[in-house]
Amino acid sequence: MPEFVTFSRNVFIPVTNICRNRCGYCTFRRDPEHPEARLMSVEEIIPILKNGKEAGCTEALFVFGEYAEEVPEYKKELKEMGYDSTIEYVTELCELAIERGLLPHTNAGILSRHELEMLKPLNISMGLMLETTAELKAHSESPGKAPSKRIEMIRTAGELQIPFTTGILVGIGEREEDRKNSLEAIADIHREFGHIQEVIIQNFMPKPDTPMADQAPPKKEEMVQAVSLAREILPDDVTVQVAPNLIEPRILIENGASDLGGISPTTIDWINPEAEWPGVVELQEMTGEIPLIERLPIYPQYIKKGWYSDKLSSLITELTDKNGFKRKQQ
Ligand SMILES: O=c1nc2n(C[C@H](O)[C@H](O)[C@H](O)CO)c3cc(O)ccc3cc-2c(=O)[nH]1
Ligand SMILES: C[C@H]1O[C@@H](n2cnc3c(N)ncnc32)[C@H](O)[C@@H]1O
Ligand code: MET
Ligand code: SF4
Repeated sequence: MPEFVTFSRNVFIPVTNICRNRCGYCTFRRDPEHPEARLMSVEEIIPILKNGKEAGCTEALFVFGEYAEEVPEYKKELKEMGYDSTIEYVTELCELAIERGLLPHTNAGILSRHELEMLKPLNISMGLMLETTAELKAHSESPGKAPSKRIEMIRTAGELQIPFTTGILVGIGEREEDRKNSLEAIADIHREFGHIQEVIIQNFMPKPDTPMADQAPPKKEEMVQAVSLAREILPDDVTVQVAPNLIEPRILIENGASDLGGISPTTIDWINPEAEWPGVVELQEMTGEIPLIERLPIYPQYIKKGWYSDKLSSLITELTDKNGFKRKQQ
């Protein structure tokens, strides 16, 4: 049993749902001609940041479809907003978040070394799910889900000393052996670079009107097994995260999970919009006698190592307590 369980408070900003990939399980993505295809403007994003800060959030989670720039309609819209590239826009959004007292965590899918270098000074941590090392039908129309590409980017983030969140998606057609391989790949990368702060063991949630709508979600026992396997394979300084809006976490905590990820008091989970966030009181009920501690989107050991830029240091000082967790508000 862990000594304590952690979570963070974030605002989820789905910057664009235009995406070059077509994952079989995803409802976040929209075709460019779809009426709900969008690229959020600065004017839309600012009030979300403000509300989040007022509600006590510490993290701005920026999520994107992958390389939307490969879609001409999107490129045109971006240009009309005054930006030459997505990455230029993301840096601007990160600045806006920092100015309003929130620490940026960007998950934009695959990014190049140059793009990661641009984002490092403005992000307290970044994320990319490995998903799986197996070649699966779910990813047959998603060039960006090629395991080699994902591994390469996670390694590059390590070379750049970016505190990193990755993970596996469970129940998308992979075998137990594949989960083992995926977790071993993550463990190897961490042993080389030391930057993986957490690994999400995310259960696939079937969504209507997707190619995988009729595929059953993973059974509870499979999730228990995947979490145990993760705890066994990953080095001790890598935390195992599960999503409390997607699965009842207690038994997973008993088997090696000790983080419940970002929950949001003001925004929905745009990837799993049907799954409402539990509140902090509910989280404490889920964890029972185990103390629940609010963390920041950077784990204490990376604060100690100073793996963040000068741009973020005053915010870190403002938000952390002496142990590197979230400072209690007066
Ligand atoms: O609300 C969500 N947050 C998701 N998050 C947010 C995450 O829980 C927190 O941002 C991190 O724990 C950092 O505090 C992700 C972050 C990543 O880097 C990679 C994948 C995810 C996946 C989700 C998700 O499905 N839903
Ligand atoms: C941000 C992360 O969200 C996850 N993701 C995308 N679609 C689903 C789904 N239907 N169920 C669970 N997780 C999903 C993927 O792992 C992606 O990388
Ligand atoms: N599109 C990115 C990926 O799948 C970011 C999260 S999914 C909405 O990696
Ligand atoms: S999961 Fe991410 S990469 Fe896959 S289709 Fe959805 S938005 Fe695109």
